[in-house]
Amino acid sequence: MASTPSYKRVLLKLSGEALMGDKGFGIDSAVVERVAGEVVEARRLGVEVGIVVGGGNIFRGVKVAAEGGDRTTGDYLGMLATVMNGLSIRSAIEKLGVRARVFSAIDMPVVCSTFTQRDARKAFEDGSIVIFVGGTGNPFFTTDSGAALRAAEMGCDGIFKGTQVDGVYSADPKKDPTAERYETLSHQEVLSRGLEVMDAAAIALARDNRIPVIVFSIHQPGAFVDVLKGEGRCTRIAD
Ligand SMILES: Nc1ncnc2c1ncn2[C@@H]1O[C@H](COP(=O)(O)OP(=O)(O)O)[C@@H](O)[C@H]1O
Ligand SMILES: O=c1ccn([C@@H]2O[C@H](COP(=O)(O)OP(=O)(O)O)[C@@H](O)[C@H]2O)c(=O)[nH]1
Repeated sequence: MASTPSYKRVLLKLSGEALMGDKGFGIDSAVVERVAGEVVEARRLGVEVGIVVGGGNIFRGVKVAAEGGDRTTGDYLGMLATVMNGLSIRSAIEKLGVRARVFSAIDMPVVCSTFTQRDARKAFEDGSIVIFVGGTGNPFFTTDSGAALRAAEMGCDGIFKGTQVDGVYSADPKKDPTAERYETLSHQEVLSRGLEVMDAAAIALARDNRIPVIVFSIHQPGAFVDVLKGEGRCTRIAD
């Protein structure tokens, strides 16, 4: 087992819901501070870290649609929610003395930088933690797809999905207590078995760009750095 990370540049996908901690809604600053500390630790180990953050702790477009509202408006609200999360992660990282930049898929220059591949790549090269918000900038997508897209654009060598569960299971472990966890899977197996830990568009994009996806629990303190070192509990999806 390796004790120093072999990854050069990774994309951490942070579930929006994970950021609310036990609060049931919104942002729990204790969770954000802990996660920021782990990202900074990874950076100090020499890994360049980009973050795509979700928005499910504040808003989800599908929920609006299920209640009879307009899906596209709901999705834009969801994308705006990711901006709020990204700004709070930036503050927490900067408090630890590390530079962080926020790039949004939706132009809002007073609040943060507009995403361009060139500027974001430069931010990595300057040693910043790079936070991507606004998902893909399009309704009917998810931040998982945003994570796969940014990972491909930034030349990341891994997507680390920090989620509610500690890996990919044979069925949703929150609904089926008999579900079994996989250590490894191929992208194609995730798709053909209909395993729903990440949406199919995101898995297909990662497969086509040969980017491994590592699924781990963001609730487990220290797990991000452990899985970067190849030591933690996770499922590795790679061909
Ligand atoms: N086969 C599966 N293996 C692991 N988790 C699964 C599976 N199917 C569904 N899930 C669910 O996928 C979710 C992924 O977490 P997260 O990314 O936070 O969800 P979301 O994208 O809905 O916010 C987990 O909460 C888990 O219960
Ligand atoms: O490219 C994107 C990314 C996100 N969203 C919207 O933003 C919400 C929050 O993102 P997501 O559900 O992926 O966040 P997470 O599950 O990680 O908290 C989604 O429900 C969508 O409504 C979107 O429309 N396009």
